[in-house]
Amino acid sequence: MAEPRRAGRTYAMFRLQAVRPSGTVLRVLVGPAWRAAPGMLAWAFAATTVAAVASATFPLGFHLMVDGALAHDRARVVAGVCLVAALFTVAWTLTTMSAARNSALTDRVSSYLMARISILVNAVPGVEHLERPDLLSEIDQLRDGRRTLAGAARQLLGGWQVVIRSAAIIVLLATVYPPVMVVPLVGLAPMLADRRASRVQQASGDALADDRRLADQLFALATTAGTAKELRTYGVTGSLAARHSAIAERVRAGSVRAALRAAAWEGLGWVCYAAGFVLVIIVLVLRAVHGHTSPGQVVMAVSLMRRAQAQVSSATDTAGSLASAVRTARRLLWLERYAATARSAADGAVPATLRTGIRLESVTFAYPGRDEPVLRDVDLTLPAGATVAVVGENGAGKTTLVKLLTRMYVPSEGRILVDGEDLAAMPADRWRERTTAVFQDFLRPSLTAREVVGAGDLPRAGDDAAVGTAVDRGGARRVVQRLPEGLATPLGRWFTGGHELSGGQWQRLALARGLMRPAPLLTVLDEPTASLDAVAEARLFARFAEVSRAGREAGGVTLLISHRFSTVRMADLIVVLDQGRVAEVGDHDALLRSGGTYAQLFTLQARAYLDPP
Ligand SMILES: Nc1ncnc2c1ncn2[C@@H]1O[C@H](COP(=O)(O)OP(=O)(O)OP(=O)(O)O)[C@@H](O)[C@H]1O
Repeated sequence: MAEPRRAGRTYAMFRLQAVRPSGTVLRVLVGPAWRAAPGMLAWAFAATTVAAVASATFPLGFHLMVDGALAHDRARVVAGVCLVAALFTVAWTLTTMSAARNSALTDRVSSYLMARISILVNAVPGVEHLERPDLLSEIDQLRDGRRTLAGAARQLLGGWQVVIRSAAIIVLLATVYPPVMVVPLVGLAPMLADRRASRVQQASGDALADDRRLADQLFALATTAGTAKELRTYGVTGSLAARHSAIAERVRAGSVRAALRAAAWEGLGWVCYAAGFVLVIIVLVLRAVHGHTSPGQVVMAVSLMRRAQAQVSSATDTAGSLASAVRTARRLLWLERYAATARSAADGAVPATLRTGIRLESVTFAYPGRDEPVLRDVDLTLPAGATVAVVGENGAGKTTLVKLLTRMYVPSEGRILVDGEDLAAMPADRWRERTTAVFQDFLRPSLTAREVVGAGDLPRAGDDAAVGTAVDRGGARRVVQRLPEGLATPLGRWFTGGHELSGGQWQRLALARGLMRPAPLLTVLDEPTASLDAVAEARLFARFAEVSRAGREAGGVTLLISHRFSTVRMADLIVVLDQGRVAEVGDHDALLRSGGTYAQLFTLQARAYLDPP
C-alpha cells in the first residue's frame, strides 16, 4: 500500500521549478501527432522529403541550360529544361498538397491536445492547481499554447526540409568551387540572432503574464451578463474600463519594447548574412572573369545561394516556432508529471458503509504557498448517520473544512479517518463516488433539465425514475412542471431555445442533483440555499436529513454549512468554528445552555426575526 501521508505531502509540495524534462521533450513534440494521425504524419514525412530534394536540385537544370546554350549543345539545353520542369512539378505539387494536409494534421493534433489537457487537469484529484496563481498561470499558458504545440510536428518537418535542402545546396555548391560551401554557415548569424530575439520576447511574455491575465479578467468582467447588474448598480463600469485600459496599455508598451529589441537582434543577424553573400558573389564573378568557373555554374551558384538564404529564413522561423512549442511541451510534461504524482498517491479501500463515522485528528491546514494555517488543531468526530451543522464567521474556515473532507486538499498536519481508515490513503475519485455535495456557487450547465439533475450520479443519469425521485426530494417538482418540455427542456441562455431559470430555480435543481446518489457516506450542503427563504431552507434541510436518516444503514454523514440558525438548530450536532479552531461542539439545547458564542449568535438572530428593527 502507498504511503498516503508522504505522498500527499509530496503532491502538495510539488513545485513547477523542480521539473526539468530533457530528451522527453521531443516525445511531446512528435508524440501527439503520431497518436492523433499516424497515417497523415507518415505521408507528410515522405512528401516533405521528396519535395525538398526536388526543389533543392532544380538549379542543376539552369546550369545545363546556360552552358548548353553557350556551347550550342541542344541536347544539354533540352535535358536542362526537362529536368527543371520535372523537378519543379514534383516539388510544387507535393508542397501544395502538403500545405492542405498539414493544416488538417495540425487541427487533429490540436483537438487531441485539448482533450489531453482537459483529462490531465481533471486527473488531479485536488484543486490546488486551479487555485494557486503560479500553477494556474502555467495551465493558462498551456491552454493558450496548444495550437503552437499542435504545429510542432509540422515545424519539425519544416526543419527536416531545411536539412535536406541545405545538404543538396552544399553538395551542388561544392561542384562549383568548394570554398563557397561555407555560405550556408554564414546563415548561423541570423539564426543565433533570432534565438536571442525570441528569448527577449519570452522574457517579456513571462514578465507581462500576470498583467495580461488581469486585463483578460477585467475585460471578461466588463462584458459578461452575470456581472452586469452589480457593476451598473455600483457605477463601477467606468473605473473598470479605465483600469483595464491602464493595464492593457502597460502590456502593450512592454510588448512593443520587447518587439523592438528583438527586431534589432534580427536585423543584426541579417546584416552579417548579407555581407557574406555579397563577398561570395564577388569571388565567383572574379573566377568566371578568369575562366575558372563557367557562366552556367555562376548562374547555378547564385540561384543556390538565394535558396540558401530562403533556408536560413525558414530555419529561423522554424526555430522560433519550435522554441515556443518546446516551452508548451515542457508545460505539458509538467502537467503529466503533476497529474501522475497526484494520482499515484493512494490505493486504500473506501468502506461500503460507515459504522463509527468520520474523525478529524489534530488537523491543521495552510493553503499551499501560505504560511498562516486556515484550520488549526481541529479535533472533531462526525458520527455515522448524524446531521452536522458547521457555523462560524466569514473566513472561519468552514468551506476549507469541506475541501478537506471532499479530498480537494489533504491536511498539512493531522489525519482525517473514515471509520478508522486514513482518508488520504483512499483514491479521491473512489471517495467522491460515495459523497455528494451542493455548493453555494453550484453549476448551471447549459444542458437539459434531466441532464442537469442526472449529472449528480452519471451511471443513473438516464434513469427517469431516479431523476424524478431526486427532483421531488430536492423540492424541484414545480420548477420542472413549469418547463415547456419538462425534463427534456434545454436550460440556460447560451443556446437559442434555452430556457433561463431564476437563481432559486437553478438552486432547486442543484439540490435535486445533490440527491441523486444512493446512500452517500458524506453529503455536503455548503450554503446552497442562499436564494431560498428561511422557511424553504429549513424544509429542504429537513428533507436532506430525512433522506440521510432513511439510508441510516449506510451510516452517511450530512454536513450543513449555513448562517441561518433556524435551520442549523435541527442538526444532531453543531460545530462552531472560530478563526480556524473548533470553539464549541454540541446539540442545539446543550450549546444554548452553555451560553457561549452559539447561544449569543442564536439569540441575536432569533431576536432580529421577532423584533425587526
Ligand atoms: N484557495 C485559497 N487560497 C488561499 N487562501 C484561501 C483560499 N480559499 C480560502 N482561503 C482563505 O482561507 C480562509 C478561510 O476561508 P473559507 O472559505 O474556508 O471560509 P468560510 O468560513 O467558508 O467563509 P464564508 O462564510 O465567508 O464562506 C480565508 O481567510 C480565505 O482567505
